[in-house]
Amino acid sequence: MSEYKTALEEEKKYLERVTEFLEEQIQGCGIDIKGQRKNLVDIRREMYTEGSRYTDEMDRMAELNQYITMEAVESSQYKHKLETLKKYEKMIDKPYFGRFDFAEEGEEKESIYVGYHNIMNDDTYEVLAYDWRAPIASVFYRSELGPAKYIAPYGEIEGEVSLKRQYEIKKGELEYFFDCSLTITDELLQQALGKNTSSKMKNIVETIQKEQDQIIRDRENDLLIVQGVAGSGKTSIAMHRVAFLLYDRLESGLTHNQIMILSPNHLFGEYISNVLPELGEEDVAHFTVEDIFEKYFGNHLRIRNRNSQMEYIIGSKHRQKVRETIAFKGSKAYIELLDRLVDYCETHMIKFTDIYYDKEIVVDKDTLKKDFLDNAINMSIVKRLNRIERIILEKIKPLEKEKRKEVLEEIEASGAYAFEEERRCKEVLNEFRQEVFNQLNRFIRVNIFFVYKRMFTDEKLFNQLAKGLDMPYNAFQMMRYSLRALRPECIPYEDGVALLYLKLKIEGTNLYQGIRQVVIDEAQDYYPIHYKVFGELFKGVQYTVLGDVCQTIEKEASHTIYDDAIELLNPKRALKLELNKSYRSSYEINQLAMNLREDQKACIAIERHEEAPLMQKANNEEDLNEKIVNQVKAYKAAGLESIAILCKTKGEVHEAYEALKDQLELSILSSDDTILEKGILIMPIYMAKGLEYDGVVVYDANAERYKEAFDKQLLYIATTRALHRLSFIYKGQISPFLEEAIKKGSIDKA
Ligand SMILES: Nc1ncnc2c1ncn2[C@@H]1O[C@H](COP(=O)(O)OP(=O)(O)OP(=O)(O)O)[C@@H](O)[C@H]1O
Repeated sequence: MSEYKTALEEEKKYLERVTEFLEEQIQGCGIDIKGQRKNLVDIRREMYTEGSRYTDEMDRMAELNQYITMEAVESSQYKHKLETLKKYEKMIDKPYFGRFDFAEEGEEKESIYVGYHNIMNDDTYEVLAYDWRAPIASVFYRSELGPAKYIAPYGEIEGEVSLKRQYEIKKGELEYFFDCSLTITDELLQQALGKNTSSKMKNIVETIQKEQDQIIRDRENDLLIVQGVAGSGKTSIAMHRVAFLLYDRLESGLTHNQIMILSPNHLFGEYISNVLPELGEEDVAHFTVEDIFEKYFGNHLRIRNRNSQMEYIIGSKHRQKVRETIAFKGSKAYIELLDRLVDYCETHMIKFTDIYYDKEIVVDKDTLKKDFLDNAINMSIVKRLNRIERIILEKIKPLEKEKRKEVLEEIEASGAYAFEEERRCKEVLNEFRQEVFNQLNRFIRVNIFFVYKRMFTDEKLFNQLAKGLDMPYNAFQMMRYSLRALRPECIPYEDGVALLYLKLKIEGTNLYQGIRQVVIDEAQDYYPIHYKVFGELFKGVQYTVLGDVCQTIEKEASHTIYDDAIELLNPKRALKLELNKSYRSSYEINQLAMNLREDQKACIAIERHEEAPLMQKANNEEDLNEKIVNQVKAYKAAGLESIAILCKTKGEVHEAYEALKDQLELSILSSDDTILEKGILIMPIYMAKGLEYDGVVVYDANAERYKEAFDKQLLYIATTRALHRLSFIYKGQISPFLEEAIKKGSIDKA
């Protein structure tokens, strides 16, 4: 028998053993669950009957308390068993996917199998497979044959790897395995990457690459920044990192509701929502900046979402001006301006008045102001005002008491009926109290919108606040120009972020105080002011920030945003890593994409060859639509399942949809609430950011439409959405950026 066959037999036997064990466990779990469910029902029934036996409330409470504790313990065990059962049932098809043989220094060699979850015999403590997140499993992802080490909870373990093996197991059957000397071999990776994509992001546990694993398992840094080219796995890494952090919950105490993912939009949030459940973890909350705004402002102010900002930039005739204004309102100078506005609001905008209780002075305005400004413990403005309100209400209590006597005497003297005295007295006292509230309300409530708007309308104040700050020479004109759009019912996105910052500074917050881990994806889309807002919202948290500076639409590609994040979030330890290998697209698509990138960073493309991107000239509008239909049909015939037709603007999407809808089964994606589905989609490029499709057709990529520097960024984003096929169909001249990119040379291969 060949060496491979002998090993295959052994592996099959091992798989049989593990499968048998899992089957036993599943059976056992099923029996336990039945028993636990019965126990729970019994406890609840007894709780009801026993509870109703007692007439004394205290006795009943004591009895019920016992049952409540029992019920909580039993429910948590029941839930745990159900989860275990679910995990085992999932694993029976594929209990593990990899193995390495590891000899710890001075110890015997051991075969370590790596799978989605731990499989351990609780009686013998034998681990049949390790969870991919276990410390020892890091060797599988990071080490080649030879000396290796990993960090265990009790310190660093050194040893030697003598074998690395990967398995193809389907429905519990071992189809084949292969040994590799390096980290995860190309063979499995190529297989994974060659498949069609799905409407929801999938996990990459079996093929995590060494440099990705380093990010996933990082524990050292409070701020971990990852700059990675499109398709380098940033979002995948972010999700696997969350799963990794949750794995260690006994040690770290971290739970899924202490993690927050900041997504660029809801569509993206939905796209990634399957990964954690697939990895056996509860999904964690996804928020957009717009969601946070709504949490703080409710229905009082409404923010326009980022997609409308994108649309505004792309569609505006004064695009440069709009971009400059947005950049200014997100800048560090603007933050400083807002900080100064807060100071100004504190010292000048709160108009204290003397407070009277029925003509008798309770406290004069100077004393109020002095108390307010005496802020030894750094309380927010609103908290201090609330404190003043409480103090005043305390102060009027003795006055109210006196007044009550006086009023009662007057009512008695007026000869009112005895039963009416109390009611009338209350009415009179309420009037006096209301009068105090009226006086307080003149200065105690801060209208954030009004405070913010002052900067747009009061040039003198603006200049005073702006003194010495590094800002555009025409900053106030920018403010003036954008004043028209500043309406409470639809506030431009950039002003919304500024208002949020102002609110947090003026009111303070502890809404997110339970959060301990924050993941920020598509980090390039944020401005310094966003990071400042995050700093106000989350205290003492760890951040994972992932982005690609070349995928910004509204600003120039620049790495400074990462330095700003470090400066503004001010972590104890920060690390910035770069990922230059792209996994999503075929080599040919990647080549074009890299030639479109603004930064000339060396990028490595996975060598997965497919057809080169197609540039197709159309003679007129009709021909353009016909060529697009043919192209999409050809993609379908070639087996591609998800196809996107990408346009520049929403308006273009609607036009193209109308022209194509009778010939193709098209779904239009033009708002953030749309549900993701497979099939043929048509949408603006900016909405496809972060997502991926088997085939992409860029609608009318001509020189007229894609001619400015930022159009090049749009083309880069469009190009990098495609896994297998890409085509640009255009009327007239092709975009000069595409022409130039085709002419450029090839790129490095992985
Ligand atoms: N190690 C890997 N094994 C298998 N597939 C991978 C791996 N890393 C990334 N991929 C695949 O590459 C594609 C891109 O991944 P992902 O969306 O995480 O990249 P990204 O860097 O966030 O991209 P973008 O910047 O465009 O949003 C996905 O289909 C993902 O499954």
